[in-house]
Amino acid sequence: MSRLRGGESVYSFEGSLISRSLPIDPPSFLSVIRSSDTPRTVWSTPEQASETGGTTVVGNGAAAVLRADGSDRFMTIRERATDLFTNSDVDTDAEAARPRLFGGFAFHDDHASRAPWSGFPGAQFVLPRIQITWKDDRAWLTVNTVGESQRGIEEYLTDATQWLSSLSTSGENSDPPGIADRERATDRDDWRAAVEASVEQIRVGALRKVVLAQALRATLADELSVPDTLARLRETYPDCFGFLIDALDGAHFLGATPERLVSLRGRTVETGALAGTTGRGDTPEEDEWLARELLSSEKDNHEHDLVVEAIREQLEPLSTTITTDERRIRRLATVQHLETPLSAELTRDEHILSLVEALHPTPAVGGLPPDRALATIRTTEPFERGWYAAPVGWFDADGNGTFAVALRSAVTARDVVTLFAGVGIVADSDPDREWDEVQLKYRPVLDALE
Ligand SMILES: C=C(O[C@@H]1C=C(C(=O)O)C=C[C@H]1O)C(=O)O
Repeated sequence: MSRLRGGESVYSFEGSLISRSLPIDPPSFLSVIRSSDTPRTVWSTPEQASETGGTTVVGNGAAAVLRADGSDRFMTIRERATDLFTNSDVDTDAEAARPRLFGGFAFHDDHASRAPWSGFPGAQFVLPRIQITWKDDRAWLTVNTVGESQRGIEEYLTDATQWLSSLSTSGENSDPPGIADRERATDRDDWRAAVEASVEQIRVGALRKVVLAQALRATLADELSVPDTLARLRETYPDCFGFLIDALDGAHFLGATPERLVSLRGRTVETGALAGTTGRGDTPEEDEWLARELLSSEKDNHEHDLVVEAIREQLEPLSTTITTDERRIRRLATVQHLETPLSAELTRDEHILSLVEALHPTPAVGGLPPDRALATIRTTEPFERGWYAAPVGWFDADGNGTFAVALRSAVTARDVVTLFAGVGIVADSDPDREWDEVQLKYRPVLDALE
C-alpha cells in the first residue's frame, strides 16, 4: 500500500493527470472508508436526487491537493484545477467514475484557520489517489496520478485492485462514542441579546434578515470513529448530502445536509431555497398539523421568500429561463423545512465555481443585504464559522459539479467535536423559539455521537 500514500509532493503537483477506472463488485462502504488513508473524502448524494440518482464516492488519499485563501479563493481554485486538468489522459467508460476534485470553502472571505479550524484553509480540494464510486447497483474503481508515467499508473491500479480484494465484505457499525461534556459558545442571555439587537436592526430598516448561529463543543467519552459516524448519518438522513473532508493535519469536517447550493450539468442549473423550520410531531397527524402551520406561517414564508428572491436575482443575468417550482415541505428525521426547487438554463457555458461564488452565501445562511448581514454575523458570533454553512462538493474537468451548503455539520479534532447550527432572524423572530430551533438542528450530529 505504500505507493498509494500521498507524500508532501502532492500538495504542489507538477505534471499531467492520468486517470484509469474499471467496474468492480460493489465493496462495503464502511470497509473502504475504514481502510482509506488521509486525506479521505466522502460524498454521498440524496437517494432521490434527479441528476445523480444517489451516488456515493469515497476518496482514499490524494493525488493532488489544491488550496487557496481570501476573497479570490473561488477563482484561484478554478485556475489551479484548469492547470491540473489540462492535457490529462483519462480513460473511463462511465461518467460517474471520472476524476473529480472534492472539497469546499470557508464561509467568510477573511476566514481564520484557528481552533477548531486549524488545518482548514479558505478553500481545499482533493483529487483522490483512489476513488471508489457507487451508483445504483454498480461500482467503479478509479486511480488518479499526477506526474507519473503510464507504467506508474498501471502499478497503482494493480495495488488498488489488491487493496480492494483484501477488504472485508461486510462492515458492522461500532457503538457511538458518547458525550462526556458539553460547552456552549453562546449562553442563553447572550443569545437573547443578539437576537433582540438583530430584530431591532431589521425594524429600523438597516437589515432585512440575518442568520445567526451557535457552536457547541462536545467532549467525547470514547474514541471517535469518523467512518462509523458517517455511516450512521447516512442511514438516518438518506435524502441528505453526506460529506467528509479531512484537513491535512488530522482534523475532520463532516455532516449530513439537506441543502443543495447548486448543481451544474452542461448549461442546466439546479438549485433551491430551504428556509423556514418547524419540528417533527409524535404522530403522523401532529406532523401534518405542524407542516400545515409552517406552510401558512407569515413569518416563515417571508424568511423563505427572501431566499427565493435572492437566488433568482443572482441567476437572472446568467440565464435564459428560470423555473421556480411550488413551495413544499421537506421532512427530515428531526425537523421540517419549507423548500422551493429552482432550475435554470444558462445563456452560455459557465464553470460551477462561478455559480458557487455568485450564490454563496444565500440568505438561508447569510442574510440581506449581504454585506451588512455578514458584518453582523462577524461581530455577533463569538466563534469562527470556518467551513460551516459554506459550499462543499465536487467539480470535474468540464466545470460540472454539485455543491451543498455544509449544515448539520461538525469539525472534530482528537476527542472534541464542535457542532454548528443557525437560524434565520426576521422582524418577528422570538429569541426563545429560535434557541429551540438551534437545538433541533444539532440533533443529526449529536444523535450520531450519542
Ligand atoms: C442555518 C441552518 O439552517 C438554515 C436555516 C433555516 C431556517 O432558519 O429556517 C432552514 C434551513 C437552512 O437553510 C442550520 O441548519 O444551521
